[in-house]
Amino acid sequence: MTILTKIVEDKAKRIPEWKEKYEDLEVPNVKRASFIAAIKKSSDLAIIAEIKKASPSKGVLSENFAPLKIAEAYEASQVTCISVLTDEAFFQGGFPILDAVSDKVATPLLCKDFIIDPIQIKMAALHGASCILLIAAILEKEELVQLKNVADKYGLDTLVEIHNEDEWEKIKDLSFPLVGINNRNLHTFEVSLTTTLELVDAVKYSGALVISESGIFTRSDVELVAKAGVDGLLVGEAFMKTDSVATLKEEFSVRKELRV
Ligand SMILES: O=C(O)c1ccccc1NCC(=O)[C@H](O)[C@H](O)COP(=O)(O)O
Repeated sequence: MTILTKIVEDKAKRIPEWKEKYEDLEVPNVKRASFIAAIKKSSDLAIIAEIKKASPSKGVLSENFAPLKIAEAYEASQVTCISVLTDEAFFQGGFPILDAVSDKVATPLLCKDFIIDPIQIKMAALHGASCILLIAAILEKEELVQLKNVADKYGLDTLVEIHNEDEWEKIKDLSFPLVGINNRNLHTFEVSLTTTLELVDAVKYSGALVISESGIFTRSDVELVAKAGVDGLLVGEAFMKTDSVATLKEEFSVRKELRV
């Protein structure tokens, strides 16, 4: 059994508890900062900077984890959007972190989790997210459609994530406006930027905005995926381990014109 399967099993076990806690709550009709609009509006390639204490592949990334300080540093450096890991069991994240970050910053927030049930989307909305992640590797096509509709209902954008040709085939006729190509194989943890290079043309041709996710550590990594044509980057570990968010943000900033 892979970690991804274990993560999904853990989510399935927790759904009843979450339904009991959140099902009767009303999602207030608040105006959310638009995640997709921020990516479109950025004159540079969009940078989605992640708040992630730990991961299954790398263990603890930040010993003195201070999510609010990280969020403030991201906002001060003018990253385009922030991704907040809300999974507790495998990433040491949580919805209270998303909640606190959303109180602190105005930058649009992605609820980065392994969503398998509509109640998790309601939780994202209640805790201040602007966008949710749907992972094609763990969802059937019909589930992707159903969950995207739930996100729409709450006024949330959706980032749908693929890693290979089969997953692209699964989603390609669903008109998702924002597609992430994850360079990490979530079963084996193997990371290669070639994944982005292989899938970007097909995704771009569909008219979607494309984000390259995972395994971006250097300016030359950024230039490689930028030249391939992506609209943005999702970066976790490199930001979590840097001594200076501002310096790394500068190093990773490239004009959109660099795209093909
Ligand atoms: O990061 C992991 O080890 C991991 C394992 C299993 C499922 C998902 C995982 N990570 C989620 C992500 O895709 C990353 O947090 C995100 O793209 C940033 O990646 P990186 O810049 O390499 O930290």
